Amino acid sequence: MSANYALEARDLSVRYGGVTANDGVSMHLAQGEIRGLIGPNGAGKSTFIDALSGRRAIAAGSVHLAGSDITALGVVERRLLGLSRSFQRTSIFPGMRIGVQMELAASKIPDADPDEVMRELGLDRLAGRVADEISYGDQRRLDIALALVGRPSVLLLDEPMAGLSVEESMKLARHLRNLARNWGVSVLLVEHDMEVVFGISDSITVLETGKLLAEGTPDEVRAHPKVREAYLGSAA
Ligand SMILES: Nc1ncnc2c1ncn2[C@@H]1O[C@H](COP(=O)(O)OP(=O)(O)OP(=O)(O)O)[C@@H](O)[C@H]1O
Repeated sequence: MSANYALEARDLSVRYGGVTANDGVSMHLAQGEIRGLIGPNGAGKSTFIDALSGRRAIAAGSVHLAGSDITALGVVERRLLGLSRSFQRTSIFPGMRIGVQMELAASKIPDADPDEVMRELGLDRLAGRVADEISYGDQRRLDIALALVGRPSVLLLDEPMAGLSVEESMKLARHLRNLARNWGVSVLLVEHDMEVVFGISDSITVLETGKLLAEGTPDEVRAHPKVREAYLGSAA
């Protein structure tokens, strides 16, 4: 079955000393699927993204990319195979022009075309500007653009809408939907804005204290009694 999934995590566990941050979590992403990953603070969402990307060592379980076991591979190897993540502006060099940053990222990946990524994310008109002179919303899109160089098959996003206005969030959400549809990119999205997550996602995984609490379509998750009780409250 796993060959059908762009990305699959099987029984993933991650520990920080005595704290079990992910406890046997399984999840899969189909090609072109956007999956929201939600849960209360400390549920283990960022840890899960770190473990999938290879940034955090796992205690147990395995990670599979297009059916291949990549558990033993590091961040760079996973990125070259098509598993990418954004880094919330930490990858942006403030004084460097957008076009140059994109070319730099592309120089590390065979056959990468930075211009098509800039066009897809509407950044082409900003190619000559330096990063700290563009708006915050454009900076966030630059961060995602850097992660998309080389057309990865999977994109992991940890709170890409944080700090954005409603309008900017909507714009970014539209870009993500287009990426999934036009490029077939699979997206795992950690996001606290429930309106965005439920609006954009094909499926949703809910974590609580490191464990899988629920998963399904947005409607299924919204209706799930445990989710309502633990996280969304009666307003959901
Ligand atoms: N570097 C670390 N060292 C020790 N414990 C950590 C570390 N990072 C996270 N934790 C703990 O692991 C658990 C999961 O944290 P994690 O940041 O993955 O949760 P999260 O769901 O992303 O939370 P948030 O929504 O607040 O970002 C928490 O109990 C947290 O305190």
